[in-house]
Amino acid sequence: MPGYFAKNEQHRRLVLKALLWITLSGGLFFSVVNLLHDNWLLAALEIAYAAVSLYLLTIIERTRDLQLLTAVYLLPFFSIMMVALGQTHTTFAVFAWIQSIPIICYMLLGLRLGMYGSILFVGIGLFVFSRRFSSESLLQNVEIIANLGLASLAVMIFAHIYERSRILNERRLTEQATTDALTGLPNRLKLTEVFERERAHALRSGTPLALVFLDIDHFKQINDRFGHEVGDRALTHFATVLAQRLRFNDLFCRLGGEEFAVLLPGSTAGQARDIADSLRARLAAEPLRVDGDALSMTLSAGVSSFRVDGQSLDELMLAADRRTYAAKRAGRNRVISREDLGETSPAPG
Ligand SMILES: Nc1nc2c(ncn2[C@@H]2O[C@H](COP(=O)(O)OP(=O)(O)OP(=O)(O)O)[C@@H](O)[C@H]2O)c(=O)[nH]1
Repeated sequence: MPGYFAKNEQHRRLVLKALLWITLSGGLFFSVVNLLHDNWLLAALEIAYAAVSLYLLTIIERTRDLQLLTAVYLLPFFSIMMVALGQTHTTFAVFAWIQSIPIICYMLLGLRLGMYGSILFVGIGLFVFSRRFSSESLLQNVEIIANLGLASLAVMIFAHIYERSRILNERRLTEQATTDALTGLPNRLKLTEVFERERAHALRSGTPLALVFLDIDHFKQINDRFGHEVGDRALTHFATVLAQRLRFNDLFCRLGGEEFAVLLPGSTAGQARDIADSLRARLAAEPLRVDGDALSMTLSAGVSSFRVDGQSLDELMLAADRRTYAAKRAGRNRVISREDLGETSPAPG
């Protein structure tokens, strides 16, 4: 899930940075200890790994593929742990590092990869450990492995639960931040995000992309006449009626107040104009019921299209907003596009 990983990048970059500092200083310290024990293999591995950590610290801020960097880093990191565990000079205490594997895996690799990484390396760690530190008494061996195995399992379960609830909370917050609380429609922030994706697609595939700006006519009068609560109901009614007409791929959002927008991937300016006009007709045909009376609503809209009016969301919004204003001045309850104002298209290129 590259998109999901990108969202978590900053949080993971920080965790990886902390781990790099720990392995840099730990690597240097333990290489000296291992040299004093004449354990040249482990000392050489630790010095090499400290050097790798130092190098990664210099490139971590500018690396694009953090997930790849993390995987490339963790694989030898855990492998060195296993080698250390298997060495005759090392002590029982090395197992303490095995306990950190699930936390590191879940924090840096996410739920699925975190789980696979934890099971694999904790499993190997337990196996190497049981071969290395087995005693004469079978009961004692079983007791030690059961203790370490259960402790590792507990850390893994806690790390899994923690990462899962972190992901769910993050999704909930993202959802809240990109949704309009009154209508339940996506908001301007979501439009910016989706526009960037659709813009990239339109550039790659050469397909059209259009934007429609929608503004409810004389909305202030509804508030003034019926009160703010009916005004809110009118906004929700507007959102419901228009959403029914749109396709799954279209992004219908509330920009704020009584202003809305629809992003139409794959639609030309002409098609967007027809869609906007059918939205206008549908709204006019479906009044809001207020105490048994029908409250008619109309809208004014402006259409802009990618490439013709510009390449950025700001340029498309500006053009569509200008045409909506023209629709208001021309008497409201209408849709205005570039052609309606007699604006000429810019020369290609
Ligand atoms: N009930 C309600 N009113 C809102 C909300 N947000 C903005 N408004 C009101 O929307 C009204 C917008 O008024 P104007 O900008 O004058 O626009 P208008 O009355 O629709 O006039 P035209 O756009 O020129 O047709 C203001 O009275 C705002 O207070 C909201 O969330 N709920």
